[in-house]
Amino acid sequence: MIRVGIVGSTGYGGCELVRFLLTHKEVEIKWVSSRTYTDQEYSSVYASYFKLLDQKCVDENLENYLDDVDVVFFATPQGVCAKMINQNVLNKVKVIDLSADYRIKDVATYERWYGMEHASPEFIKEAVYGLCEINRNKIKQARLIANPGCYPTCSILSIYPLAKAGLIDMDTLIIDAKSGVSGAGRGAKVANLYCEVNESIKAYGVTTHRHTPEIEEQLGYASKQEVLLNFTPHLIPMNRGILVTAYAKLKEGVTKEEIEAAYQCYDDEYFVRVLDSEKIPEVRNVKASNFVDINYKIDPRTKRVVMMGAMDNLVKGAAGQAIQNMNIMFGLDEKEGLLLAPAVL
Ligand SMILES: NC(=O)C1=CN([C@@H]2O[C@H](COP(=O)(O)OP(=O)(O)OC[C@H]3O[C@@H](n4cnc5c(N)ncnc54)[C@H](OP(=O)(O)O)[C@@H]3O)[C@@H](O)[C@H]2O)C=CC1
Ligand SMILES: CC(=O)N[C@@H](CCC(=O)OP(=O)(O)O)C(=O)O
Repeated sequence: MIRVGIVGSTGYGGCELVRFLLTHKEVEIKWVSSRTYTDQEYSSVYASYFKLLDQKCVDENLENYLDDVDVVFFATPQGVCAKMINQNVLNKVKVIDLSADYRIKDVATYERWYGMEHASPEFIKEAVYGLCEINRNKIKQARLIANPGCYPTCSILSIYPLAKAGLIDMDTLIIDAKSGVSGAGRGAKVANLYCEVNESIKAYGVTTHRHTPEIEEQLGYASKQEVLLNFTPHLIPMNRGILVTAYAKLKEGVTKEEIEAAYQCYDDEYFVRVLDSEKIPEVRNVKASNFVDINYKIDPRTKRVVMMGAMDNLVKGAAGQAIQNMNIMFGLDEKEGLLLAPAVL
């Protein structure tokens, strides 16, 4: 059995880790930690877990609990994992960080976009960006995983086949993305109150959202600073789900067959579902599951391609992908613990 500990277990990402890990045949949840609910039963925080996970939350003194586990998930805000890990931690356990602390290779870029000093930049180089479908081989060897952001996961998986095959002009790429409110976490914020988000839709982080450099880095923009991405997220009144609609100009002479062939890179990927021709990705079809639904449409009038993706921000966008990473790291079936079907309602 793989022994698991979860730091930040009482947030939405942590709670989703618990939900999936409880069904995982090879995992034992050894401890869940919390600053706020130390010594309180997990099911007193989330009543849904009554009779499912009745253990008490431990405090956040990680070093006291390292010997009990093989892997630690950090479902904590930006900066926490970077402060809590050190060489001793990494020598003892594998670490999967759901935050952005190790996603961006250039520390100055991280510090600029996140507005904080990085507490352990010495580990950035060895961290593997845990986008399973693309970095599987590196993930197998890793002891520190930077689990990708929710918008980046959906955006990159939707666009990557065409970017990698060089079929689109990257300087024309525009990503329009939408997220449910759980993307902002469980912490109380006025902007996320029911009356602030219900019956409304708004863009936010326009031209400044911190997922922009992450997507740029993974889509290969980093080396050509003159070509940059426009990424605009929107907050929409639903609990969970991400929808990405991305637009780019096709390179001269690119054919429909070349585009089709590029998306075949996902043929053997269980969790990436490239839909049949006219079907449009929809968030409810992936709700609470680890699937990403993807499709594209060529506009012969504008010679642009529209790339579409739908995903659950808390699952493939966070906890599900983190468990998929764990499965790869420990040589398990990648699907283990992740086979919950989408919730239809
Ligand atoms: N929500 C989403 O859709 C996604 C989230 N992420 C990332 O995953 C991480 C967790 O997100 P999410 O679960 O939504 O966030 P939440 O705010 O819901 O939960 C974070 C939890 O971390 C704990 N925590 C807060 N501050 C600290 C601290 N200083 N030290 C230790 N623990 C702390 C809190 O629990 P307690 O007080 O009990 O300790 C809190 O419940 C974040 O980095 C987020 O950016 C990534 C992709 C998608
Ligand atoms: C709706 C909402 O607020 N979403 C969050 C994204 C959450 C997320 O993916 O967090 P990471 O930064 O760890 O990737 C946001 O825009 O900041």
